[in-house]
Amino acid sequence: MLMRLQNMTVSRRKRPVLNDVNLTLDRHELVGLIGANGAGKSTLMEAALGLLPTAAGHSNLAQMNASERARNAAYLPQSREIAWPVSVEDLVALGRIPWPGSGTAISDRAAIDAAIARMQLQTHRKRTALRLSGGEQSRVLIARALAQETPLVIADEPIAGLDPAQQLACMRIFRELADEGHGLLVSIHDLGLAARFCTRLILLSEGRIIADGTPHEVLRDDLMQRAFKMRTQRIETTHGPIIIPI
Ligand SMILES: Nc1ncnc2c1ncn2[C@@H]1O[C@H](COP(=O)(O)OP(=O)(O)OP(=O)(O)O)[C@@H](O)[C@H]1O
Repeated sequence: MLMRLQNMTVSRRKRPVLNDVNLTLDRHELVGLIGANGAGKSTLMEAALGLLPTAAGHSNLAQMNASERARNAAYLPQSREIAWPVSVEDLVALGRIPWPGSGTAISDRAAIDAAIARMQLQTHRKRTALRLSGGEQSRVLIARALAQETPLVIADEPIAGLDPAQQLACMRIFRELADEGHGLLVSIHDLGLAARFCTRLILLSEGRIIADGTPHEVLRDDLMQRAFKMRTQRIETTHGPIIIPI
């Protein structure tokens, strides 16, 4: 089991924002975390990683020390801030810090090169990351998380701001990683892409998990109405379902 959250409750400014969350995530799973703005998706990820105090409950990752956790889980936060004017390849190389002798070993080089190639950043690798477009910067930060080569990847809206082709490419990469044996928890607002690529969906509403199952089980109209206060129409295509908000 890569991630186990037990009865996790989190308050922010004395207001409960996550209530009694139970969740496990295993290898080979690409779990999409969906829910309305403010439902608690980022809070769940931050608390799972031990970056926020919990009022009650446990997370296996939060119990690890920082180095151990960094070798178990890579995290892409929602804010895509790049602090220094470093090159793309140096930024991606930061993903190797948790590993002994980071940045120098041949295995580090291979991990960095593979992450850059996977995110189609070869032509940008010598450029200053701060001078890339917003979507390109997002892909660099995803590459940094991939270079960390952790069993678990936790990514907060990784495809937000990417163009449609890059969104598709990114979801394909995540699915490949799951097929290779990684586990991924990814928050996502595109329900069609979530349905198409995720092996499982978790639906959060007002800090509670109200559905956990296959995309087919979770993307039901009644659940969408409850979580998003909107009706949806689902159209099946050969490429997967299209979910239209009405
Ligand atoms: N730093 C903070 N201090 C106090 N309350 C916060 C803070 N960050 C988030 N919250 C509150 O916690 C709740 C959950 O926020 P969270 O960011 O987890 O939602 P989310 O599901 O990730 O939303 P989005 O889809 O908009 O990213 C919201 O009501 C939000 O206002």
